[in-house]
Amino acid sequence: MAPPAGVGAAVAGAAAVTLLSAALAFYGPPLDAGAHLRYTGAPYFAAISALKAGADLSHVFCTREAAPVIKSYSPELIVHPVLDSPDAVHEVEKWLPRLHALVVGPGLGREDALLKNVKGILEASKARAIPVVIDADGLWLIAQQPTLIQGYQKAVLTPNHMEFIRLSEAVLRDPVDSSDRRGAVLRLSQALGNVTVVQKGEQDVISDGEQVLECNLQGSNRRCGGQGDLLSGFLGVLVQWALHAGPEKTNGYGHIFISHFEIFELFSALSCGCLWCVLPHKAVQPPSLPEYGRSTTTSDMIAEIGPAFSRLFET
Ligand SMILES: NC(=O)C1=CN([C@@H]2O[C@H](COP(=O)(O)OP(=O)(O)OC[C@H]3O[C@@H](n4cnc5c(N)ncnc54)[C@H](O)[C@@H]3O)[C@@H](O)[C@H]2O)[C@@H](O)CC1
Ligand SMILES: Nc1ncnc2c1ncn2[C@@H]1O[C@H](COP(=O)(O)OP(=O)(O)OP(=O)(O)O)[C@@H](O)[C@H]1O
Ligand SMILES: [Mg+2]
Repeated sequence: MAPPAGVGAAVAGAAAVTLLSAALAFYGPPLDAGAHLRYTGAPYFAAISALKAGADLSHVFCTREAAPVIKSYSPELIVHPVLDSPDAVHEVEKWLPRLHALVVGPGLGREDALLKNVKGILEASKARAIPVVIDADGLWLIAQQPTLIQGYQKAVLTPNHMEFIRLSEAVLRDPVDSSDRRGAVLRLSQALGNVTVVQKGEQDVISDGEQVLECNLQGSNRRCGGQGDLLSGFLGVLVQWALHAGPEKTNGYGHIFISHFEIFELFSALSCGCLWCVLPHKAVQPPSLPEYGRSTTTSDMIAEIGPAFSRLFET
């Protein structure tokens, strides 16, 4: 089934942003020195996934040193070597009017200087009501300063197993009850003021603080480095898409999370699960990639995003 015109147009017009990191010498021994060069794959995966999902442009804001590396992976990405510059916040802020969603965290690292810049960029994005997807080291920042995202319902957090524990314990000041994943995700979302939380794992658990849904469709047979990054880039587009669809197309619901599920119904494509995890899942399901099997990597999945999307939405 084809996307309704308005929704399809929103995807076509969406732009996603990925932030990376840098090492700044004058802040003393950095916590995670060199992460910006070690993890150049992560922002690439997120940014290319946004393009494959339908964004017309995908910008990557990264450190000066990381920029040529990331650009060399793909001429399709627009790469800004500004994140470690003294006026990084201003350098990114001037692009915000052109951007529809921000993906923060893949490959960012945890150095104070970088996190400080990202904090400024997040605040500027919130002031413009830009939707943000926060993943990986962006979640490290939120664990240190949960107020940064408190009550911002245009945010989606996508923690993996460890990131969830870290974030949850920082916010709730209680050990996570691992026997009750649904309850744990619900409580974290509520404590953050109904920010959408997508806890990744063999099954993805999603909550907006009111409802909890679980995506347990058969998908990847394992974790492979980078598939979480794909998810965050993809989500950047979908969040914009859901918000653009608006309450008139989402039965009056305001939350991104609910909006997505209403969009699912519009597409008549799914009976359960979440679009953002279904697509990567579908991408690695037979018969799409039977030849890869256990050797499936994130790069193999990228090639399958388009065909998976078509399969999901064909009439
Ligand atoms: N090719 C690349 O450049 C990649 C870079 N990455 C970046 O690497 C940095 C660190 O990310 P990490 O994900 O290592 O974060 P963390 O340093 O918080 O480590 C998470 C840990 O949790 C473990 N874990 C995850 N799911 C688990 C489960 N279900 N059960 C038990 N253990 C589980 C992982 O193996 C990992 O050791 C981030 O900047 C991230 O974006 C990753 O995104 C992977 C790909
Ligand atoms: N044990 C598993 N078996 C099958 N699929 C999994 C498993 N764990 C995660 N996944 C799939 O991988 C997606 C990303 O989750 P994962 O835990 O790998 O995130 P991540 O650690 O952030 O990834 P990345 O390596 O990109 O940082 C999940 O949404 C889910 O679809
Ligand atoms: Mg990750």
